[in-house]
Amino acid sequence: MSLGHVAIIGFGAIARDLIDILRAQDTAPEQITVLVRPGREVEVQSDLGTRACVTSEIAALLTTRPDVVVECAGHGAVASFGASVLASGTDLIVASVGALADADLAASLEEAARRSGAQCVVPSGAIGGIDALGAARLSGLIDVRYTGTKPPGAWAGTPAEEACDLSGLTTPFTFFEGTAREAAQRYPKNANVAATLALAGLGMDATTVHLVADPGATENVHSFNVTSQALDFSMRLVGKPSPLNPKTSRSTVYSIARAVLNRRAAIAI
Ligand SMILES: NC(=O)C1=CN([C@@H]2O[C@H](COP(=O)(O)OP(=O)(O)OC[C@H]3O[C@@H](n4cnc5c(N)ncnc54)[C@H](OP(=O)(O)O)[C@@H]3O)[C@@H](O)[C@H]2O)C=CC1
Ligand SMILES: O=C([O-])CC(=O)C(=O)O
Repeated sequence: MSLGHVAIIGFGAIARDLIDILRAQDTAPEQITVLVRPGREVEVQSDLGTRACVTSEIAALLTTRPDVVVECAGHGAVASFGASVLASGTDLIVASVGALADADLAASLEEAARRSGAQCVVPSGAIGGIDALGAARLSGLIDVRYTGTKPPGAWAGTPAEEACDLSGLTTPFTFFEGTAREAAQRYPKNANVAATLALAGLGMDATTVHLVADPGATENVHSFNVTSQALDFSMRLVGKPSPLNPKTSRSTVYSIARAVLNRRAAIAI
């Protein structure tokens, strides 16, 4: 069965790969629409050719009744469009999970989804183990600790630059220790996974986060430890950086694609 009409917000590293991955499936969407910023329609449409339609109007997009909207644009896009998508009765898959660290925004998404019956879906993104964490939560979680380590260049343009000289580092440097809420809000392009762990686990304020710039690293390493009443486990995921955006691990788009594909899978796993 076809994936129907898939709408994608953003046209960056994740969105570009997502279009190619979905189009390569047996169940490829009949239609893909990409929402871009006003003024970018012509350029992006010419890049996409016949692979997808482009719009910059969320209202116009929603009147075409997409089966699902996939946000791959950033926290601002979740804030601008998330509630309208859900209020229209359309399911929303969010890459920029850290936007939910804003409690008012999270409440508005939840309210819109409850009223319309649509779902806001959080894929595991660059990490994994969310199934085990969510199950362990039901038994009673005791502690969840996450450490995100990336090469210094992946932290360029973030507050890490104020904590250290990124280009002069010779050993790994932990520039942030705090909660998942603080991490997601201060590092919106790098710490969405901390918010994902928090949502599945102990919450934004009780999930402990360390962020590290490592001059010896070439990959994005996500490590976390979970202690619960039923299960203790540790995971270490080594993500290859996206060639289009070193802040983003390539695993992210495959997790999002899986969330889209599972919507129409006869056996969803
Ligand atoms: N859950 C997870 O594990 C992960 C989540 N992420 C999230 O995914 C987001 C996207 O990642 P990635 O694709 O690598 O980022 P990119 O920077 O490569 O692409 C983002 C794209 O979205 C566009 N965009 C931003 N805001 C809007 C808007 N309001 N309306 C329309 N388009 C918009 C940007 O356009 P322009 O260039 O004009 O701003 C750009 O084309 C990240 O910002 C992060 O929040 C990323 C990695 C992992
Ligand atoms: O892609 C990654 O490695 C993780 C990331 O950027 C994020 O969580 O925002």
